[in-house]
Amino acid sequence: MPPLRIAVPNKGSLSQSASEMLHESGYRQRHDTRELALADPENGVEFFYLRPRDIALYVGEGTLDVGITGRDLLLDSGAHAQEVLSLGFGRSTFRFAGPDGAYDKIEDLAGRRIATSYVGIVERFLADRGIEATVTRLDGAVETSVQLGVADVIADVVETGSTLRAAGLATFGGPILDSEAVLITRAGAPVPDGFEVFKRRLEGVLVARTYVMMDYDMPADRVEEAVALTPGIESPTVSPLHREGWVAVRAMVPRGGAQRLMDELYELGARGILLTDIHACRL
Ligand SMILES: Nc1ncnc2c1ncn2[C@@H]1O[C@H](COP(=O)(O)OP(=O)(O)OP(=O)(O)O)[C@@H](O)[C@H]1O
Ligand SMILES: O=P(O)(O)OC[C@H]1O[C@H](OP(=O)(O)OP(=O)(O)O)[C@H](O)[C@@H]1O
Ligand SMILES: [Mg+2]
Repeated sequence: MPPLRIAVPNKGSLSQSASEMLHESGYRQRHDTRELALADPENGVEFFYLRPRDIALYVGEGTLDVGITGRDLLLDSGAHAQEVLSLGFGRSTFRFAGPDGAYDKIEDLAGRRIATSYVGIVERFLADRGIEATVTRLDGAVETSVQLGVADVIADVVETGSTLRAAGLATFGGPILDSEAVLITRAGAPVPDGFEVFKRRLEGVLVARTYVMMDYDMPADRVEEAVALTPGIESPTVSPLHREGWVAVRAMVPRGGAQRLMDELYELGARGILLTDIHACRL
C-alpha cells in the first residue's frame, strides 16, 4: 500500500499545534523546522511541510491525500477540497475593521478600499451581498495599511484583537466566519488508502483532550442518580464492590466542569472520587 501523503503547515500559527497533535497521534514528526518532508513508513504515512496557504491547493489537485490547514485558508483558496474534521486549535474569527468609531455596518463598505490577505473570502462576501468595493491584496501586516492611507478598512484574522487595538482599529459588522484548524481531503474523490486510520487517530487525540476518566464508589441505592450525572459516552461501567451495598462507577466525563461534577457526586454520597487523564483512545 502506498503511504498516505499528508500536508502539514511548516510555519505560522498552525504549525506547532499541528505537529504536536500528530505526535500525540503516534506519528513521527520533524525535529528541525527546515525539514520539508518526513517519511514514517511504520505508520504508512509521509508528511510534507508546506505553507498553510498552499495546502488546500495540493490537496484539491490530488497531489497530496490529506492536509491540515485553516478553515479560512481553505475557503479563501477556492480549491476543490473539503473539510472532514475540525481539530480544535488555531481558532480565530475573520472580520472587517476600520478606524475606531468610523464604521458600524456592512453597508458602510460600499465604495471603500478594503485591504486583506484573503481576497477570495472578501470578494465572495461582497458579491453575495451586492456591495461594490475595491479589494487590495496585501501579504500581511494588513492593520497598518489604513494608517498609511492604502486602504479605508481591512478584513483580517482576529484572535485576541490586540493587533487591531494597537493600530487604532475596531471591528464592525459581525464575524465573516469562525475559523480553526481543519483536516481536508480532495472533494468528490474516493477515500485514500489509510485515511480512516489516520482520521481515527486524530479523533482519539481530540477525545483524549476533551474528556477525562472519572472513578468513584457509590452507595448502590443512589447509583441511578449518580450515573445520570456521569452518563459516559456509551454507558458507565458499574461494578460490585467487596463492601456490601456499594458499587464502583467508571465513566468518561467532559474535562470542563469535572470539578463541579465531583462536588455534586460527593453531595450524593460518592466517595473515593478520582479523575485521571486519558492519553489516547479509540471510541
Ligand atoms: N493570531 C493569529 N494570527 C494569524 N493566524 C491565526 C491566528 N490564530 C489562528 N490563526 C490561523 O492561522 C492560519 C494562518 O496561517 P499563517 O501561516 O498565515 O499564520 P501566520 O501566523 O499569519 O503566519 P505568518 O508568520 O506566515 O504570517 C489561519 O487559518 C488563521 O485563522
Ligand atoms: O487578534 P490578534 O491576537 O492580535 O491576532 C491577529 C493578528 O495576527 C496575525 O498577524 P501575524 O502575526 O500573523 O502577522 P502578519 O499580518 O504578517 O501575517 C493576523 O494577521 C492579525 O494581524
Ligand atoms: Mg500572518
